[in-house]
Amino acid sequence: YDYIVVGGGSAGSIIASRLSENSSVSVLVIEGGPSHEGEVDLTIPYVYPRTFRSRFDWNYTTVPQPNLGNRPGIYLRGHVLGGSSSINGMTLNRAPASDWDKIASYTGDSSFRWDAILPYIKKNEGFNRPPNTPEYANTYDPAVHGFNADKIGNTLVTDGNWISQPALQAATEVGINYVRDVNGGLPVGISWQQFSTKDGSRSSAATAYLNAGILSSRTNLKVLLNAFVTRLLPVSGTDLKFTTVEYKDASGNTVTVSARREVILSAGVMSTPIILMRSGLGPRAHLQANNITTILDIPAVGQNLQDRCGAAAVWSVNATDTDDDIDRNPAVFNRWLNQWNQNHTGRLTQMSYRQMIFGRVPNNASIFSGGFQDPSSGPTCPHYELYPANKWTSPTTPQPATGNFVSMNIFVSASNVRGTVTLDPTNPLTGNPVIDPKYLSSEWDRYVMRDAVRTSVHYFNAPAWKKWNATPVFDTAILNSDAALDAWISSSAFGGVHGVGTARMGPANSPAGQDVVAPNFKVKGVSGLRIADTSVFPFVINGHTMGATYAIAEKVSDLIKSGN
Ligand SMILES: Cc1cc2nc3c(=O)[nH]c(=O)nc-3n(C[C@H](O)[C@H](O)[C@H](O)COP(=O)(O)OP(=O)(O)OC[C@H]3O[C@@H](n4cnc5c(N)ncnc54)[C@H](O)[C@@H]3O)c2cc1C
Repeated sequence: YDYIVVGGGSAGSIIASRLSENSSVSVLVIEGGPSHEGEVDLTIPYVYPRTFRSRFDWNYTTVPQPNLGNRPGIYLRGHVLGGSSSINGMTLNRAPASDWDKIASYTGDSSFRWDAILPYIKKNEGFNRPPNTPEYANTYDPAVHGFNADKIGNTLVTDGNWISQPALQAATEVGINYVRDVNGGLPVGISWQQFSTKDGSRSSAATAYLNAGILSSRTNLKVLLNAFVTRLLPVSGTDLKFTTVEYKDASGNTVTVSARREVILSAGVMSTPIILMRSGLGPRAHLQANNITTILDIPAVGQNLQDRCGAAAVWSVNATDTDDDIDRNPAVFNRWLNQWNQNHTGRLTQMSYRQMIFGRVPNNASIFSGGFQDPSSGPTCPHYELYPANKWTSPTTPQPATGNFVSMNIFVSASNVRGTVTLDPTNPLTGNPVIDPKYLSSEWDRYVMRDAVRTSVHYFNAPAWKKWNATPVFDTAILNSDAALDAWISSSAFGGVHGVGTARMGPANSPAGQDVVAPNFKVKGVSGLRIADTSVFPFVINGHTMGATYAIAEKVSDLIKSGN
């Protein structure tokens, strides 16, 4: 094979598909999980949580998190073709413009600037216009979308559910500005959610880029499924050329395969650093402790993990058209399932939210006194994200048997915490990664979370929610003291799914080991090896990560195709 792509996930599927567009180039994808084809839980959007802790998930767990009441968290990652894009929540964001500009400035490579990255964002997108009715007249900006029907679908939820009216009106009442398009680069405010769905079904990197039609028509593209990559091996006698991949096939046999040109490592934010470390590329002391010979000491491998910690606060409402009964009453669920089976319409074509709010801590907040520097990418970058859902979503308290609810899903965004991913000392070669995101371990992250919870309560106190008798199911007295609020957060918060940074990109000439890849995605200090997945983002992405990952996958494909 000319190229071997390790991990047929969100980035890997796109890269393999793009490289194999040239029929004279041969490409092998080595994917740890099974195929996505024909799997109903990966197709009906609403049921995606069924994939958690299933054979489509790597079943990772974080170490106990002191600021989450010492609870370990589950860390979901897709174990299937399409990777996490086959099991995720489908919210399609692509990071604010200022995040891309910050990456450009950190790496010294202007091709990561928003204006330069936008063509790659559009390239993988098949935007579906909402109905041409007054209600949706100002809900998106066509100038920032791609309309490639065969690529990844992007759809606004347009079912006229009751929640959109109070969700939008309450924002106006509490002074949250309306944003025409969440994906226009300036997301702070309230906007309509966009989801990676198409014709009522999930649209993923696999459905668009490695579907059965593409796989059967390209003899130069091969996908190995259920094959677990253990490590990369240097080609003997070369200058650290890492073009051989070692994996365990579906029967457990150890196999090696080599690429004539390059290996592209796209195993994701948790597996990519682990595969590097097993290959002798990582922090020397940690490798030594795990009896692995260091081939190149790269201290940054497995460091700089940044993520977006979440929590959910719940209100009861007198609305009856919430999604609560879909979750707890099989008869209601089956009614919607029948409709979906008939024509791919109805409630199961979407998730339980329609709008999203990106917010900032006020400029005059006490945290900024004393010279504390805002860690976000600038004044148009969100510090937190909120999205109202028309059902009970708290994963830390069970849903009551009766009643209707709305929940505010809350995420700290511009985190300044950096966690780690390291080898399992009891089983470095095949064990799961040891994940320590260090959630809420900085005063800034805790401050942002408190501010976001207080903003949520203020928002649900707005007149628009009175008609629906929105009543918090938690004691709002917690808002009067930071200590009480921290205690509530500690018991209610849950881990994120938007990890980045464990093989981060840096300037081409940064000191050895400070960053893992150069702006051309090549691993610094070795040859024949690039990394392209969420692990390369040098900072937390202030939005959901899938869209940004798709963009870099298109970008690296172009770089490779043009010989750079
Ligand atoms: C449950 C969940 C919900 C999410 N919700 C959203 C959302 O709504 N919106 C959003 O934007 N983002 C969301 N995300 C995050 C987003 O999906 C990920 O950040 C992104 O898809 C990661 O892309 P990736 O290419 O880096 O990794 P992945 O897509 O995870 O791909 C990695 C691939 O490598 C394979 N692999 C890993 N290790 C090995 C190995 N040793 N051998 C062989 N193969 C291997 C995996 O099986 C996988 O296919 C969610 C994630 C999850 C898990």
